[in-house]
Formats: sequence, structure tokens, C-alpha cells
Amino acid sequence: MKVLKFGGTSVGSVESILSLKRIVEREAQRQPVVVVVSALGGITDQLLSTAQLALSGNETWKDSFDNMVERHHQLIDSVITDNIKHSELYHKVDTLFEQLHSIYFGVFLIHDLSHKTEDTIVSYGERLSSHIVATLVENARWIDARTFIKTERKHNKHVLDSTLTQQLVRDAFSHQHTITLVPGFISQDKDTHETTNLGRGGSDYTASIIAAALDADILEIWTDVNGFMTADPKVIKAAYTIHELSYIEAMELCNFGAKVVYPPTIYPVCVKNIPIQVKNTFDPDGEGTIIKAKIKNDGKPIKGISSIKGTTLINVAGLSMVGVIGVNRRIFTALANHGISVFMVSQASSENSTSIGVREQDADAAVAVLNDEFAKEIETGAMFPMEAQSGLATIAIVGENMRHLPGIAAKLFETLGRSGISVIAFAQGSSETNISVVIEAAYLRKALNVLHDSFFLSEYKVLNLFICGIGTVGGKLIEQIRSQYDELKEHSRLKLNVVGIASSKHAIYNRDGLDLQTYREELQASELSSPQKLCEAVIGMNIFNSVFVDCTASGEIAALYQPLLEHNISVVAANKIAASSPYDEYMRLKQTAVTRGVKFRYETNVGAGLPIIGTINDLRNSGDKILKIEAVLSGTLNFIFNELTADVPFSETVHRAKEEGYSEPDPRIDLSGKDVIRKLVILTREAGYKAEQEEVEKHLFVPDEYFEGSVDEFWKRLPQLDDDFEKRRRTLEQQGERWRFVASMEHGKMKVGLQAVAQSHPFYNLEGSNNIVLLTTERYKAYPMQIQGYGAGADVTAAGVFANIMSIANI
Ligand SMILES: Nc1ncnc2c1ncn2[C@@H]1O[C@H](COP(=O)(O)OP(=O)(O)O)[C@@H](O)[C@H]1O
Ligand SMILES: N[C@@H](CC(=O)OP(=O)(O)O)C(=O)O
Repeated sequence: MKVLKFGGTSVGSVESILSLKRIVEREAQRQPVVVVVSALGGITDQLLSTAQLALSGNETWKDSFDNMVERHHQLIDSVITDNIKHSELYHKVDTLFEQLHSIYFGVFLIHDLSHKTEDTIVSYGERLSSHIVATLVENARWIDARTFIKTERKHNKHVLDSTLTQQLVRDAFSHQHTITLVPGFISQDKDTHETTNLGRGGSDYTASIIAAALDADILEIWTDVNGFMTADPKVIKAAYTIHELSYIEAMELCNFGAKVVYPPTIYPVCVKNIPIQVKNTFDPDGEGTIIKAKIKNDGKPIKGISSIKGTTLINVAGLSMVGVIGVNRRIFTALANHGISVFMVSQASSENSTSIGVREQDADAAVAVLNDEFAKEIETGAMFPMEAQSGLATIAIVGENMRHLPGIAAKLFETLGRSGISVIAFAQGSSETNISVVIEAAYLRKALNVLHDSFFLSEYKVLNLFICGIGTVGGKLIEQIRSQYDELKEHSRLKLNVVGIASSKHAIYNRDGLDLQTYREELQASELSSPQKLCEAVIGMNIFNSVFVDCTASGEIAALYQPLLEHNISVVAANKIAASSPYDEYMRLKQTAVTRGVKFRYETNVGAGLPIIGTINDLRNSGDKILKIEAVLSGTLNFIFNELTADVPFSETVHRAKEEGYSEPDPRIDLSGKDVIRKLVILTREAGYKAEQEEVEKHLFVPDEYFEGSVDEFWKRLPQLDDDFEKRRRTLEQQGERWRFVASMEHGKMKVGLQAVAQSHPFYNLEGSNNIVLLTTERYKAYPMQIQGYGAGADVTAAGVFANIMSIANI
């Protein structure tokens, strides 16, 4: 025979409950089955919260109550079509609801909610759901679990009396019936006959107890996911099903928070060597997970990762502890006597402190118990009063193959460290099937994600992007990401998840990825943002593998790189401000990136999509030395000088550069050489020299006074330069030469200026807005290396930014 347990997720909706019916009736054709059901998903919580409302005198407990009635009625109306069955069931359900109403009303009237009353209230969830399922499934008999699941009171808690229960279960099932329906979770005190329960999630335990007592062939746990997975799929999108788990591995994972199976469930069936199968009600033919004693060795060191959010660490410390035998015994005995369980212990080898991990709800009691136990030692000063640190989370990585395999703990620490997550306590049992670490709870999601990424070969690598700036470059980048998304996912196994987009005024975020078609409307409708708010939000989301992409020209945004890098967020900048800022600031950014193990990339700062910075880095990394750089680095200026003819005056060429989207928003940044100076400084630094903007020698072609005042004034005055330019242009034409605005660096000395180049010069034929760079190095001396191509334009710049992002994905 088989025992099948269906959780709240499997009786919560019409779809799931009809699937349950099919699964059970199909199985019953082969062998007798016992079906254990939980309350409708969410009802247990609602029963408890309604009780709290009634207790506090809040009249809305009635609305919440009505809502529960309505939900059960609706479910019955949708799935029970037979009129007689329908009215019989309504009668049963409404009788239960009448009782429940009276209890709530009593709580409301006398403002009192004892544990006993609360346990009674919460039992209605399973009592209601099991009647619905028993009516829905053909030929099912219903038995009340309270007649055979018996508890006794120990340390103020209800614990199972397993000997009595086993006997009663056998008696209750002595006459075999094809389908028997049992409400999970609920039990009865063997002495007082009060209604009790087996703890939250306890229906799994009910099913396991029955399976063990009846020597079932298998225990099946039916839920809403495809079996036991490498991590909680609600937190880790890349989690996948573990097809086989040993009892020990399953126990470790469940003890550390894998809610899919309630921890006490495993022991009764493990002792009897009964396998547990975890399956998905919404995908009944899926393979799911089998948990048993002996499993195939798949060679993987880690099977799964689980976590407990509400962790408190209690530090038991004092000088008297050193070498004293019995302190640990006293700690554990005292806690056990008060029914407080410790799920993690970490002791330094000096033995003067022991950290114990308890659940947040047990923390106050644990501190009181330990202060009491060691009251004498604390009074004499030999021990310190207990210190509790809350707001923590525990993560466990579990796998039997971890045993004797070196390097697992190192990898765990390394992975967390690279993401800026510190380990507060660490524990590894001598069985070596579990390594646990305690971290700040705020970092839990991020930690789980990076650990999953590092220990499991996920189907996809995920990069989470925050894109700042949706102008020409940012807009194009988003377009490119959108059109490449499927291709990258399919062929490179990379998911580029855009989790944040900011314009100059607004910002939107979504951990699961924003819609790249509608983001502009979403931004419009969103709240006002600011660079400071943006920074806080990006850091606050605390997302793993994240990259901040700056497609603005804003100094305020560039100022965010330092805090972002410090929080282990990589930065890709099209914005040149940071890389050309004072040398010390630039170095600080680079060093922060190195120490934090993240990337700071800004290839498009020079030559848009051309591989200039990367090439210089490659040359230097391979031992070459950059001796000289000669370059035309302004696509805008090159465009202007190429457009200049007898018919097109200078001022018109500047207008055209703006219209074509080549120039900076304020074209004076290009005309003043400022943009080229910044680029030259960046290249010089990449070439290995300490360079500052002020050190660049300038030979400009627009008089200084044009750079004062507003942009409007500038546009008005610009035509005054046309005649002089035309005169100089004609002379140049006669000499067979062309103007190029050249940036050069030789042994660290930098220069920019307008230069007339003859036909034989490699710069002479530089078309349109193209850029060119000549690199003279120790290896490329007689014939410098030449890089040439589009040096401006939204498409190529966005593509360069995209390439930088891909280099961080490292695929
Ligand atoms: N390692 C894991 N594998 C599968 N599910 C997990 C794991 N860890 C946590 N879970 C969570 O457990 C949930 C199932 O447990 P629960 O909500 O109690 O379901 P049920 O109501 O069916 O008992 C899943 O939806 C999933 O979010
Ligand atoms: N209904 C109870 C018992 C239970 O086991 O539920 P589920 O199977 O939905 O986790 C609870 O919510 O705690």
C-alpha cells in the first residue's frame, strides 16, 4: 500500500484538487491508498491571523472569517457536481464553520486566546479540507487523525507518543479500505483529549507516521514543485530537481529550511527503509525526487543548499570556559530541558566562546535559560552574560560526497567573500555532510544565488543589469539587449536580466527582469528618483552578479561608482568622467574593483566600439611597452573637418555634427578639445603613465571667449568664425593637406591640437566621424599597430558597452 500526502498547495485551487482526484483514483486501481491532506493553501495562516484580529477586538475578524467560508463554498461549488453529495458536504462544512464562528466570537468577547484555543482553531483547516477531498474522491472513507495520532506534553510542547500512535494507527487501519482520507497536521493529547497538532507543515509528518506504522511500500509527498530541488525555486530561479537523495541528505536540507518536507517526516520512514517520493501535483508524470537509503553516486559534492532566515546567535563566552569539561553539556542540557533546539554550534579552538544558533522565536527564552544556568559564573565574573545577535540567517550546503573532499569550505568562503558577504559563524559536523554558515539576513537571497551559481552547473548564467541613462546610447543598448536576449539564452546559456532602468528623473526596478518593450511608459509613471536614491536602491536590492551600466554623461552618476564597486557591483561606463577624473580617484576605483573581485570597464570611453583600451591592456599584460600614441579621437571634430567645404561653412558643420548625434550635448566640449583631452588622458593611463588632464598641452582652434556664457550665446556667435576658417581652409586645400585634430602621447607627455596632414599621412584619408589610433610599442616599432573605424554613434557605442557587459559574463 501507499501513503500519499497532498499539501495545501495541492488542495488550494480547482485545478489542483481535480488533479489530486485523478492521481488518487488512478493509484487506487492498483493498490489500497491512504491519502493525507493539508488545509487549503494559506488557510492555516488565515485561521491564525483571524484569531489575532478577534483577540485584539478588531471587528474585521468577521470579514476574514466570511472570506474563509466563501473560499471553501466556492471550491465545493466548482468541484462537487452531484446534488446529494453537495448538500451533505455543505452541511458538514457549515457545521464546522458554525463551531469555529462561536470560538472566534468567544475570543473576541473575552479578549483571551489560550494555546489550547489557538490549537483548536487551527485544526479546522484540515478538518474542512479533508471532508471536501473525501467527498470529491470516489469511494473514499474519512477517518479523524485525532483518533490515532496522539501527543503528550513535554517541556511545554506537544510531542508525539510514537509507541501509542503506532499501535492506534494499526488498529484504525486493520480493515483495509481502497481509499482512506485522513486530515494531516492535527492530533490529540493522549491524557486531556485536547486537540493538538504536529507543528507547522506537520501533515508530512502525519503521512510518515502512518506509512511507517503500516509498513507502506512508499510515502509520496505531492506538492507544487518538481520534487526536491537544489534550492528553493522561489528564491533561486536556476534551481533544478535532485532526482535522488539519501535520507541523511534530505534530513540535513530539511533541518536547514527546505520547507518542501517537514523535518520530522524523514525519521519514521527512514527507520523502516520506506522510500519517500516527492512529486508535483501539477505535473504528475514528472520524475520528481526519490529519497532512500542507498542512492547512485552522481559524483557531485553538493546536493543542495537550504537556509533558515530567522537565526539568532547566542555567544556563550567567558574565561572560565577554557579547558573546562562540562560547559557544553550544561548549555545543551539546560536548553533541551526547556524544549529549545539548537541547530548549529560553533566553537573556537581556544574554547573560551561557543556560539549557538537558535531560531529567532526561541532566542529570548534561550538567553534567559543560559543566564540562569550560568548565574553563578556570571556573578563571579568568570563568564559574561549571554550575548544574542539577531537579524541573521543560516545557510547549509549539503551532500554526502563532500566527505573527505578538500576545498569545499574554501570555495564557500571564497564565493561569499567575492560578493561582499561576511561569514559571522561557521560549523561543519564531523559527518561532513553539511557545512553551515551564519550571515546577515539581508544578504541571504544574494548569498543563496551566488552559492548556487558557484556549486551547481546551472542551466543558465545570469547577469543582472542596472541601466542608467536612456538617451541615444542607453536606448540603443536596451534595444540591442532585447533583440539579442533569446540568442544569448539559447546559444550562450546567458540570461541578461535588466533589473533596473533609470532616466535622469525616474527609476524602475524589478528583480525578475523589466519589460524592455514598455520600460519608457513604466518610467514615466514611476516615482521621481535621484542619483542618491538610485544608488541606495541598487545597493539595497543586494542582487547577485550585478552590473551597473552608465550610459549618461553625468558627474553625479559617475560619483556613484565608488560606493557601487565597494558593494561588489561591477560598473560598465560609457561615461568618461570617472576614468578621466583625478588620477588618485581613478586608481581608487580600479583598486576597489580588484579588491572586491568585480569589474570596472569603460572601453567605449575612447573610440566608441573600437577595441582600443582592451588592446592596450592586452599588449601590456603580455609584456609589451607603449612608447607612443598618435590618434584622431574625436569623431565629432573629424566629421566637422571632413564636412567643411567652400559651400559648407564651419558653423554649419557644427550644427550638422549635433544633428547627426556625433557631438556631446554641449558641442563646446568637443570644440574645446576637452573630450579629446579626456580620452588622451585615459589612454595614457591605460598605457601605464600617471596622467592628469591639466598636463595636456593644447593647441586649440576656437578662441577661449566662445567657451564662456550659455550654449545659446555660443550658437549665435559661432558664424563669426566662418570667414577666417574658410580662408585657412582654402590655403590648406592649395597645399594638398587636410586638418585633423590630433592627440598624441610620447613617453607620458601628452599633446592635442589641430594639425595639417599631407596625403601620405595615415590620418589624411580618415572618413566621416571615424577615429584612428596608432600604437608604437616595443614590439610594434617600425610599423605601429593601427586601429581604425567608427569612433562615434549610438549604435557602435551601445555595441561597445554590450561587449563590456559580455566580458563580465565571461562566457
Ligand atoms: N529545496 C527545495 N526544493 C523544493 N522546494 C523547496 C525547497 N526549498 C524550499 N522549497 C519550497 O517548498 C515549497 C513547498 O512546500 P509547501 O509550501 O509547504 O508546500 P505544501 O503546501 O505542498 O506542503 C515549494 O513551493 C518551494 O518554494
Ligand atoms: N496546514 C498546516 C500543515 C501543513 O502541513 O501544511 P502544508 O502541507 O501546506 O505545508 C500548515 O500550514 O502548517
